[in-house]
Amino acid sequence: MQKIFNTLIDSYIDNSVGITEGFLTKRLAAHLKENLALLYQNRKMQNAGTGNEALAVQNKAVRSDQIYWLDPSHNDPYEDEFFALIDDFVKHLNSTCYTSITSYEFHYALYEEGSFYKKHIDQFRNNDSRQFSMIMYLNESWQTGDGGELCIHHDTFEQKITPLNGKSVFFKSSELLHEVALTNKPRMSITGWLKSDL
Ligand SMILES: O=C(O)CCC(=O)C(=O)O
Ligand SMILES: [Fe+2]
Repeated sequence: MQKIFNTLIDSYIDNSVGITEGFLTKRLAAHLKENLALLYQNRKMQNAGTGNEALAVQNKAVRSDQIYWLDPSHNDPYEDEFFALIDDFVKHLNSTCYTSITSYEFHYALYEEGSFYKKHIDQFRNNDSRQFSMIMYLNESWQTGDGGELCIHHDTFEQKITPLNGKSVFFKSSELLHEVALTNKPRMSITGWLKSDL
């Protein structure tokens, strides 16, 4: 696993955006995708970023994905396996890069056909605890024309990342402006943040 952790970290250091295959094993990715599909079917997912009615309307113009937070209290074996993996990654990151990550949060995300997430930065204005953003894609196939790319706006160029199964992305939450292009088919992922609560 250390090799995959290092690929993610090294590509982050070189390109500001770390990308690796195989962070989630195929088996774990398939189980998490199954969890997501069930949550969606059972209408357990919520519109992202909603707090009250007025805010919901406002937010819908910015993002139209649906989310569900992973939580140890679910006692779901695959969420537990996921958290154990993130614990290992955080330990590795803290010991090799002198980061001081103390916690994290992750949610399932589903973008229905026609959904998007407009240009944004992941760190909140009134709370800077989010240090690193991580996204793991759960989509078996993705063709040109399906849309739904993660577009990262670097100073001098735009980087487009297709949300293909097995791909994990890692970048600094306070810096990179990014957006999810309108997707032409359902798009599934797990997204989260490594946090420093010091
Ligand atoms: O799903 C993605 O590619 C990015 C999602 C994102 O930017 C977010 O949830 O903050
Ligand atoms: Fe984001």
